[in-house]
Amino acid sequence: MQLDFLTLMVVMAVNLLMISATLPMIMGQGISRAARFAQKSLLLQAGAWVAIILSASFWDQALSTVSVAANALAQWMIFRALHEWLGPRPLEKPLLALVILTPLGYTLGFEHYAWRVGWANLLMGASMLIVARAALYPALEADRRWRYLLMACLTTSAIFTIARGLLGAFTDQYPSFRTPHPVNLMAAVATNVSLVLGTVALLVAWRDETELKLRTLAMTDSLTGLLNRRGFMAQGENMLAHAWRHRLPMTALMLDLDDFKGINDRHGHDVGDQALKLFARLLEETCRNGDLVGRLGGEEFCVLLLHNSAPAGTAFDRRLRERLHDASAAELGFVLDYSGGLALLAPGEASLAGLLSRADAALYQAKAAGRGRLVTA
Ligand SMILES: Nc1nc2c(ncn2[C@@H]2O[C@H](COP(=O)(O)OP(=O)(O)OP(=O)(O)O)[C@@H](O)[C@H]2O)c(=O)[nH]1
Repeated sequence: MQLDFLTLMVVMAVNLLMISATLPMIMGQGISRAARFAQKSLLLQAGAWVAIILSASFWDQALSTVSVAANALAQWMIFRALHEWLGPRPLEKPLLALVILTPLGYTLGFEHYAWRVGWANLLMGASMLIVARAALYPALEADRRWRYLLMACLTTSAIFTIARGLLGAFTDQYPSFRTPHPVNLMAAVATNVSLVLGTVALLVAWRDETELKLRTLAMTDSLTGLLNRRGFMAQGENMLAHAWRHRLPMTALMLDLDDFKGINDRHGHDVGDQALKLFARLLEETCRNGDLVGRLGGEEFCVLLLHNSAPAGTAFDRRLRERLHDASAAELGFVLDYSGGLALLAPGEASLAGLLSRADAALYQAKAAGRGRLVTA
């Protein structure tokens, strides 16, 4: 069977155009920056293939340079998407330099076939390898398998692109991009397959992102932005296991705003909401890195202090109470106060529910003793 290179190129360009036109439609409005970068990358790749096909008929240098530039920029867009999805990725500056130098060197050396083919393909291959590496490293705790698929697609494309560069630069077997050389034909087939699988990988990455957003939403209190009960209990269990493993002290503070019903009745529900947000903000400001804060419901909050025993819990309460008095008087026009119950992780205690229920019992005592105070269990 004889494969026709130009037919393969046209099929790939049409596929890419269809994918990049359909994706925005199915992904809809309001997508993340990462998904937008991925869409732009596919559009640029489509443009690159259309330009290289057209360059055989007219405006050879201009259209070929546009194609090389669009392809290089498409790699940059995937890198940016990975940066958004997975956090900072290494070799960003070298990649940016390659993205600029690839079309520049190509167009400046356009008259010398071996130079321009070697330069463009070798540098493009290097860009693809940087993006392939960025898909996998630094590794994440969560196993996201689409990263392996994307890495495999990019590495395959990079190998064939580099092979094309070597053929063009150092042999006379590759006189034009349509040369029916086995490496060129295999490159076209591999690029087609990589395109399809790479798109699948990007779609799965987008689905992962949506799932993570929903999960975060399900764990977060929408009014204050703190963890809700479900999120707090999940992360609290992890923290307890950590404290347990490393024999670290841990303190639970159960805090409940005083006379909150009265505040709502006197000042209105909106002011009540403002008071809750203020309290949440001050709680976060008073905590140290590694402590856990959550809104367990209504006007009830909980804090877990790691590495800390009772005196630190009492000091935390004192700092918070002072800040709350000052800030509520200034921002709400009245003084907000709360009652608190403190419980220490007992030796051998392995249940978060047990620790919290002791803190809750102490909170109940604080309320019964007249509010506005902290009681230690
Ligand atoms: N504004 C506002 N009010 C809320 C919210 N969630 C719960 N509440 C109100 O908080 C009030 C809690 O009232 P209570 O349980 O009687 O507690 P309290 O008035 O603070 O009394 P003590 O805790 O005994 O000092 C209720 O009126 C709830 O409607 C909220 O998200 N926003």
